[in-house]
Amino acid sequence: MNILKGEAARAALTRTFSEIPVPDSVLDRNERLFGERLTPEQVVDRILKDVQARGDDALLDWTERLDGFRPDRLEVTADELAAASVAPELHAAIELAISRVRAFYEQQPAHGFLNHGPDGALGQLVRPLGRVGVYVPGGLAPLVSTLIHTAIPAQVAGVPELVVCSPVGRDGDIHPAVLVAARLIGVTRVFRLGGAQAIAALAYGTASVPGVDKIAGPGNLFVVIAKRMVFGQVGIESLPGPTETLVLADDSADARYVAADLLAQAEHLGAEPVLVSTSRELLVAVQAELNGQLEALPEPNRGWARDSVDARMKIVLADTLDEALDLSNVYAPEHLCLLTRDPWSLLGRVQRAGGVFVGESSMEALGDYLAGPSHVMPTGGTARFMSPVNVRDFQNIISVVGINEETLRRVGPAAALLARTEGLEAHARAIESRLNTQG
Ligand SMILES: NC(=O)c1ccc[n+]([C@@H]2O[C@H](COP(=O)([O-])OP(=O)(O)OC[C@H]3O[C@@H](n4cnc5c(N)ncnc54)[C@H](O)[C@@H]3O)[C@@H](O)[C@H]2O)c1
Ligand SMILES: N[C@H](CO)Cc1c[nH]c[nH+]1
Ligand SMILES: [Zn+2]
Repeated sequence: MNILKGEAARAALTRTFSEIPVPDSVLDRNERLFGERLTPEQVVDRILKDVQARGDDALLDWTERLDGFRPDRLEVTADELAAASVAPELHAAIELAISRVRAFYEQQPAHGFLNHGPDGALGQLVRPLGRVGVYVPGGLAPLVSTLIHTAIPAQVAGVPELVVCSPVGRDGDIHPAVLVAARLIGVTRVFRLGGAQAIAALAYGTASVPGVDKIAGPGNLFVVIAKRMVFGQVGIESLPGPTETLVLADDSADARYVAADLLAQAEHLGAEPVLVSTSRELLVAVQAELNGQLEALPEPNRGWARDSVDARMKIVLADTLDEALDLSNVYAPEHLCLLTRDPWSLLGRVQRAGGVFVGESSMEALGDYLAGPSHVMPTGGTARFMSPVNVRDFQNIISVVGINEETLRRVGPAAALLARTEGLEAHARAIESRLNTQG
């Protein structure tokens, strides 16, 4: 594989935000489905408009067309939720993940303040959102962990009502582990819906799916585009799309671990694995390891991972750790994995990333399940301006203004002057009306 250096590396890791790259395989599938090479934006636009116009009928039609399955009922019944079961060890693992994620978010400061001082009272009220939609990907893999990593921060924020959408998977229904997790979390409304049609249902509401105030959760290209398009009608937390991992390693790193961490994310659909190292020997060793570990993976995982490696993997040789960190900050990865001699010494220079995984025993795959922080993190370079899912995503802030009379007399004239400067006479008079009547 081509090793990038210097300006070529910087150019390869610099992302443009004007368009989301569309793999040929997506256009090929669209040609088969629609008879023309529609872009994902065109497909999503059709789906959103159709769901808005025809509600549940459109949801069923699109689910049949895209997922090859027409559910008898979109909503999972209370009896089905209650009956869902998994093996005891898996049940315990789901409970462990829920409790560790909950314990992490209970530490996040997320309260308001109301300060009664010389000016009167000024502050912020913090209120939970009313109804939140949680998208749980399920096209290739039933991401039970994603339900936990999205719903728990919302619950800690105090959101009273969660509505979950997830596509039926390869086994013909939502995976029982997803239903068990929903039950343990206390989610009562789960819908067999994926992709843009799920986002449309949550944004606009239909006869069976309640519209929500905000939609959170990751997904493939279609989910990301749909969330972008419905923003404004509803809130969205961020744009977590196809996953990416940048492993930053020096000559002390173990090539087996580096390869394993890159492949762990490469097996997600559309993933982008990136390796930046100061050691050419390590780069060469990792490539050999990658090939060996890829061959040892079972199908279909080998095929998914090979697609990501062949189509999108980038390998970069940096002169120094400073240059490596600089390139990582330019790329703004969803996951930054530090596999260096003294990884903690690099943390202070990390500027842009969804999450940082420090050292050999903090592999990103562990973070996907139960380290604590949500694995729902910004991708595609949006870590420049967005954050991982967290409690604040599920709260509103309301400003409180309770200025007292004495302060009004002191600051009111300046406010009236600013109003007149803006040409807003009624504003100025509203302020002065109180100044003139107060003794
Ligand atoms: N960034 C994060 O925090 C994070 C976390 C978990 C998962 N992910 C990402 O989520 C993604 C999950 O993708 P997935 O596909 O397995 O599941 P998904 O649930 O996101 O998407 C499946 C849906 O896509 C729709 N779809 C598929 N092909 C289509 C087409 N040609 N036209 C219109 N709609 C189409 C279908 O309706 C299907 O139900 C992966 O890329 C993974 O990396 C990201
Ligand atoms: N790595 C994915 C994106 O952060 C999340 C995930 C869920 N399950 C396994 N992995
Ligand atoms: Zn993962």
